[in-house]
Amino acid sequence: MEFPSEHLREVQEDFIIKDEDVLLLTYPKSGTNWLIETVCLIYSKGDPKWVQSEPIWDRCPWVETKHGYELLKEKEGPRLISSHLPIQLFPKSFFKSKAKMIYLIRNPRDVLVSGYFFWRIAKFVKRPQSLEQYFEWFVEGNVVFGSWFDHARGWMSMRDKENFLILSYEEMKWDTRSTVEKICQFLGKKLEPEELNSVLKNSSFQAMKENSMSNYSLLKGQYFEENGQLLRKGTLINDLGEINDCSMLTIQRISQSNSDYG
Ligand SMILES: Nc1ncnc2c1ncn2[C@@H]1O[C@H](COP(=O)(O)O)[C@@H](OP(=O)(O)O)[C@H]1O
Ligand SMILES: CCc1ccc(OS(=O)(=O)O)cc1
Repeated sequence: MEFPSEHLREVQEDFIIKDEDVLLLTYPKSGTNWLIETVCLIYSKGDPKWVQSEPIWDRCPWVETKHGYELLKEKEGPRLISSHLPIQLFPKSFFKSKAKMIYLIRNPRDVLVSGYFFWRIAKFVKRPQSLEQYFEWFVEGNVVFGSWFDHARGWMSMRDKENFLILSYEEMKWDTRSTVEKICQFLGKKLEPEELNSVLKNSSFQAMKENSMSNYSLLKGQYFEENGQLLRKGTLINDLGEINDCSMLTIQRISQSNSDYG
């Protein structure tokens, strides 16, 4: 995927983030689409009509894509905005705004595995030929949106700001209900118990997998291989069995990089 530098410069210098906007920030493969679906459902009070009728990339556009940028510029009122940008490339106006941002972080070992399977079926990036090769790219930061470590370190520097909420994919998996409640509280949204139940039901792995507006099936052919899927497993590190050959290597090397990173 190409992000021309003039476009990125325009996004960084000229895009105005409004105080009422809500930003969903992630490193790719950290559960971005799950978070977007959840927040959209919170906004619709659990009513699935919106998430079942508008593609996820239009409901909460990526500011760094040309398509998303154009949509966002034209949208009036408060916007849901998503991004994978590292902090140093993010629109400068955010840092002077009161806009709320949720940063969703995921165990880098799962991000690595998820990314490996995802980029293999994507048509718009260089494809890894093996997990070992992708592992090297990942640790070196030679992947779309750069180093996971730099991304996490950069955004974590915002952790004490009151308009910044950090969540993890793991806590979302372990206790989805409490995490959704935390998001509601952060966004100042109040849901009735049955509305909250509907948010949980309609953002579940199974519901999203079956929702053509959220599972990327609309992009098959043009951007992804026919047999590809965004909602692959939706599980945690314990399932590394599938990459047994190199899982120990991965764990050792990432732990090493992680401690280097401080
Ligand atoms: N509703 C959901 N519940 C749990 N995991 C979900 C989910 N929707 C997507 N995911 C997982 O989030 C990852 C994709 O992240 P992103 O949206 O940032 O691209 C995939 O992980 P796996 O590849 O490990 O299955 C996908 O299965
Ligand atoms: C269609 C472009 C695109 C870019 C990045 C993606 O990864 S993620 O699902 O947001 O993590 C997917 C699609």
